[in-house]
Amino acid sequence: MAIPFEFYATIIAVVILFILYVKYAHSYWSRKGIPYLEPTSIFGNVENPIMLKLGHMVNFKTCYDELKKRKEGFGGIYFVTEPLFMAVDPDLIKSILTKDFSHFQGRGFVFNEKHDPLAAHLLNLEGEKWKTMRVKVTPTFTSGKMKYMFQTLVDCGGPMIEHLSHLCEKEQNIDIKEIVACYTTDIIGSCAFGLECNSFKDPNAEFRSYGRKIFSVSFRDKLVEFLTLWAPYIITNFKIKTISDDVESFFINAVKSILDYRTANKIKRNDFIQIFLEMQEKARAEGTEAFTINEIAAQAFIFFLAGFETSSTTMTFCLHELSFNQEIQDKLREEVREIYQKNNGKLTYEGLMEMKYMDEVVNETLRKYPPLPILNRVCSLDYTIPGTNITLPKGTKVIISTLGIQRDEEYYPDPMKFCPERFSEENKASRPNYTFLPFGEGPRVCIGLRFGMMQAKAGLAMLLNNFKLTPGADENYNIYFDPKSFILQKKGTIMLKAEKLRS
Ligand code: HEM
Repeated sequence: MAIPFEFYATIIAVVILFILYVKYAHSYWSRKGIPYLEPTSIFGNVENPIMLKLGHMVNFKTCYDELKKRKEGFGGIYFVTEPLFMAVDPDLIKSILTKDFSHFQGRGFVFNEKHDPLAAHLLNLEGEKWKTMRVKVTPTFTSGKMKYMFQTLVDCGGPMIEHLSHLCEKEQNIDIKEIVACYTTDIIGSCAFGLECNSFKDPNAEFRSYGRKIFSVSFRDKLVEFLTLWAPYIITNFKIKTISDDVESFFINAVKSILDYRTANKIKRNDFIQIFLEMQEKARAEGTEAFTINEIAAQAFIFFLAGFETSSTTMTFCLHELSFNQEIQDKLREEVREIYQKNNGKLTYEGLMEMKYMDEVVNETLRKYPPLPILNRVCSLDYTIPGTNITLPKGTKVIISTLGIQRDEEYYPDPMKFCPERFSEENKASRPNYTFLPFGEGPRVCIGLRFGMMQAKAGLAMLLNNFKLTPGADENYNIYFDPKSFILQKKGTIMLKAEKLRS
């Protein structure tokens, strides 16, 4: 059967209309009179989102480098056809994140709260809902509470040291990423949910399995991420879940049964859930309700999600650098051991806070490898860029390339060199503000900053006190990032050799 002429004509018309649409979409920034980077394909300034080679985080760094080369303090780019405004100048970044926060309160992540209850967490919420939740949750992370949880961290470090001690007797090449992920999963399971996760004894323990599942990006996750950024109306109007059913039911049921068990048995634990429970009891005594079960589950879920992988990648990258930089490793071990000795061979909260070089080493790791390599905001009110007559309309998506800034040689000369001294008090004071943003800044700064730093430093102190680490066979110093991951991660594993040291 001959294919009718109308069929070909329709196809050609659709293709022409599509090309015209993309051309029109890609003229947004020139129509607005804002400096911009010319899109390089129909995917704008990023790669084909399905066949990623470098990953968007690296693509955004390239855009930052190009705008910087052109001496622009900001500029427009395109994520496919979506226009994104990239801030480059640290003063403008300060205005967006802090000074003019009232114009940039949200991140622009979309979800349907009724249909997708676990997604109604602090990272996603906006406006009044975010403000109220942030105020409620802030007491969870005071330094007093951190100090109180410190012993749990040390207790979770014991099985890690024991596991690595056995492993290094038998194996030359050790997957350090998996080991520290088990350590941070055990901590967050214990501190957020009051559960012993036992990831070292049972590698398929539920929390570790869910952790792996959430971070192994499936085709569905990629599609949802793409829709979130590109066609948010599809997510809200077609009620597409950003969190899959099994993850949702696992976390909501876990929280429900923990709450029921504790209320029935009047059990008190030293964890985040306890803090929610106490707020709930106080509110009930005053005749109100502090949180619903779904709200508690959503916050505990984000503590789990934001808490274990960020800290474990920080530790992994740090160990990678230390294994290739033995003199830094030795200097750090010397400090760790000195402070252990001062505290009768124990790791204490006060001792950890005293470790100045540890602070420099971890900060340098977070500089070179920021786990979240971009910050994003959405303009909630029209905004005139300070010192210009350019107005960004409400709804504009704003992006800040932390990876670009923290590898910018104007602020960090020889940026690929791992040099903890960059974070001495003197060197820190010589750099402009808002050029070190691994935890973000302003009212939406990471709420778990202290907790994340504390667990990473405690884990590193315990490892260095016990082991000398060197690169595994075939391990390269230069790292190729996993293009599919939205957290900065090495593609594949990081293999190290560990040698047990005498105490
Ligand atoms: C090394 C560890 C960590 C790093 C590098 C990190 C990084 C970040 C960054 C970059 C943001 C966005 C900030 C912004 O947009 O300005 C963020 C937000 C957040 N982080 Fe972390 N994080 C870490 C650990 C943690 C931990 C341990 C928790 C919880 C237990 C946590 C919970 C959160 C939450 C709830 C938010 C959203 C805050 C809000 O929007 O109000 N993070 N984190």
